[in-house]
Amino acid sequence: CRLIQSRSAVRRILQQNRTVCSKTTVSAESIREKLQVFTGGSVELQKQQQSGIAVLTVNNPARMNAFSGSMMLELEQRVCELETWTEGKAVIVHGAAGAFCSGSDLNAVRAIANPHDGMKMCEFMQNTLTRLLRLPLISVALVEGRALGGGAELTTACDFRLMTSDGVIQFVHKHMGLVPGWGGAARLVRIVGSQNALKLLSGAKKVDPDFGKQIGLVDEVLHCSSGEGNALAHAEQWLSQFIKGPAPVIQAVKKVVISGRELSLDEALQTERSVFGTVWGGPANLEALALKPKHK
Ligand SMILES: CCC(=O)SCCNC(=O)CCNC(=O)[C@H](O)C(C)(C)COP(=O)(O)OP(=O)(O)OC[C@H]1O[C@@H](n2cnc3c(N)ncnc32)[C@H](O)[C@@H]1OP(=O)(O)O
Repeated sequence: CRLIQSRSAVRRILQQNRTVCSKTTVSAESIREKLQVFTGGSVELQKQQQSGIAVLTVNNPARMNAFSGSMMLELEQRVCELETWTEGKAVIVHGAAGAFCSGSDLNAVRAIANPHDGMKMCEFMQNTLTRLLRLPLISVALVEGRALGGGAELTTACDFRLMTSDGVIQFVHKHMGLVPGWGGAARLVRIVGSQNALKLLSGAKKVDPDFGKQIGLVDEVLHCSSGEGNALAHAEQWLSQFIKGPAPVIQAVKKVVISGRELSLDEALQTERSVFGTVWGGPANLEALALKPKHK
């Protein structure tokens, strides 16, 4: 009986993304049609097979990398591609031309500024960003320049946030008469606690690298400026400490952390046992045993 429960918990956490995906497909069809009308920019994905690192680029520099409707749809496609990348270990999310992302494209927003479409757009983006956060890859938001509004929310859908020395994260929603709707508030509370989240949202406070580190929103400050072109290399260097070893082991690590973060303790323990079963006696485990390592 316990084995059946354990298997169903694992199936649940591993299939969560697909479930979310199919729910989105049914309920978000009408908003897809509206979003695809608002074109401009692109979301690009480059998978580096050798390092196991993918780079996801939010690319709309003429609008400070704001998300047009078509870019929202493209983001979902890119996340789908990453979900099936079995050789992958990590993904870096960044913006083109030295800016992170200025949120949703205000031109598209104006055209769907009614509660029904707003809620559908939020549902669509919440699903995509939840799937991004649940990828079995270690995800990093590289914040060069500004991450505003939905851009700030996007940073919270990654496991880690790195910032260049001139980076800023700002939940400007209150200034727009809004609250976050892409899941950014729920995730922010879990990252920095409810006191800090309340301060950041109600004050629309600018988070610079020092303040970000102080409240735990920023994991590392990279000593380079945005637009210099080497921030990506710095981010890859920072990531390298966490992705040594084979992809199945890195992905297993991420899966046990996701289950610990999202499931009840009992369910997380069951999932952990099952994920353990996928690596125990596996090639990396047998190789390590043969080497008789000393962890000095
Ligand atoms: C989910 C909820 C949301 O995301 S609501 C959207 C929240 N975001 C915003 O309100 C951002 C508004 N924009 C700004 O505050 C400024 O443009 C920022 C990003 C600070 C950049 O300032 P600055 O360096 O002076 O450049 P700029 O204003 O001249 O902008 C360059 C061009 O980019 C455009 N732009 C910028 N952000 C957006 C956006 N979110 N949607 C659409 N367009 C945007 C500006 O309009 C400007 O375009 P143009 O050169 O005037 O044609």
